Amino acid sequence: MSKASRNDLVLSVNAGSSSLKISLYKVLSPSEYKTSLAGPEPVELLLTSSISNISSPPAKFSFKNLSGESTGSVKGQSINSIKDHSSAFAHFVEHLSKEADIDRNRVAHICHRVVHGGDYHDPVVISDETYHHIEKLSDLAPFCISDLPTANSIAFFDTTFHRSIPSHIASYPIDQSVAKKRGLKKYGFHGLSYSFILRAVSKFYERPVDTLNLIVLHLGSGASVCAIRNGKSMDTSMGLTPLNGLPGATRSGAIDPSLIFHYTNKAGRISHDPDMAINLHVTQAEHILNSESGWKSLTGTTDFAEITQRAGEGSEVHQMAFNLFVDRILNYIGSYHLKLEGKVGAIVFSGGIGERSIELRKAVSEKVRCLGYNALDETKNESLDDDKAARVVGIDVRPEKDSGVESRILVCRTDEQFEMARQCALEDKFWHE
Ligand SMILES: Nc1ncnc2c1ncn2[C@@H]1O[C@H](COP(=O)(O)OP(=O)(O)O)[C@@H](O)[C@H]1O
Ligand SMILES: CC(=O)OP(=O)(O)O
Ligand SMILES: [Mg+2]
Repeated sequence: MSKASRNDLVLSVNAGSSSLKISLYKVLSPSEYKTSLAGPEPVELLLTSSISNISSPPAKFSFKNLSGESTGSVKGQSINSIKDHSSAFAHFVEHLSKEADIDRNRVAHICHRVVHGGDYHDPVVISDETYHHIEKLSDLAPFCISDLPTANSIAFFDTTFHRSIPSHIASYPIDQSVAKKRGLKKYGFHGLSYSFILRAVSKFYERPVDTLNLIVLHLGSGASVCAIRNGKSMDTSMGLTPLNGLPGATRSGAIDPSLIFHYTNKAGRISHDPDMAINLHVTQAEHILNSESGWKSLTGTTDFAEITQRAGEGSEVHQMAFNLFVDRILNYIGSYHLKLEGKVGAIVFSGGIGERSIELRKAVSEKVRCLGYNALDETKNESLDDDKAARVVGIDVRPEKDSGVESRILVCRTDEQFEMARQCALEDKFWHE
């Protein structure tokens, strides 16, 4: 298959616990783009769609067409027929043909964000042979394959970016024969996001990726931090599973592991987790700590914007949740700053909360000043929403003698779907059989 043929579209699918983000890209031929550091990218966004509230219906469907090929946009429409990820995907495909007038046969590849890659590193074409290895992790793939039968499904892993973590950091201090047999080590997650952010910051600084040391905060419903040294992940806050590290919408994050046995005496029992995107059978312990903790358990809402607003209105529980998040974030910034020997190009905020919470960026930025970071430029911090066009924005006050690349505070609008489409477009083996 050649990139110049009619099968020139790539669809990126990012299934979250209760959301589905889908973007459609046109793959450009090498003559249409340059691969220079600051050059244009090999894919062009045609449309995006997001379906949220899948586990608490009615689901909300949004669709935005950006291409000149046709027009159309739907904003947050409630759709009763969407009950799960597969019906959400089917709704999207229907929309693709009807409203956007795009022939589904033009889709050459569907890129799936698979959270846990296990021992896989490189993207894998999902076939009968590989499917059983990742079936637990991408329940949606079979539906995509049946809805778009002419397209290949390719799994991209969140864990890949972290394979550079040194073994003394990735290992747990437990019996190593058990650890090896069962693969018990730190894998780390949000890797597609970190890859995207690293490249975006490299463009912003006009410096090669391998010269950058960064502390990146991916703060969404699931939240993690990554220490990047010379363009490679050296540590990250999530571990064997996404449960470790920072709290999230419904995750506890790091706790004393013994806590769960004091919380319930049924910790080891199998629980059917209705909230998971994928119907995995997990223990009660995992269900409680992944799905019944975090912001939901502290405040009753998973919406961090609401938590911040209520904290501002004087609610103590909301203020406690906000302060707790800042505290846990500082745990990682402090230790990663030290691991990077104080040579940090930037702290980068990203993810739904990092990109949108003025208050959280302000609270964290004030605390890191003692490490040599500049003061926050309040106007820039508050006007970020108006600056949608920029991928990376500096929100700190620039010193007079500006070294340009040290200790800055940045915000990056991350894009995991784009990262997959880009990697797919650049991988020759997917285009030449
Ligand atoms: N204005 C805002 N202020 C603070 N947090 C926000 C705001 N808007 C959205 N969020 C948070 O962003 C989260 C979604 O982030 P996102 O990165 O899309 O998450 P995920 O991909 O993990 O589902 C929501 O759960 C919400 O708490
Ligand atoms: C790994 C993880 O938490 O993913 P997400 O933030 O998309 O839920
Ligand atoms: Mg996410």
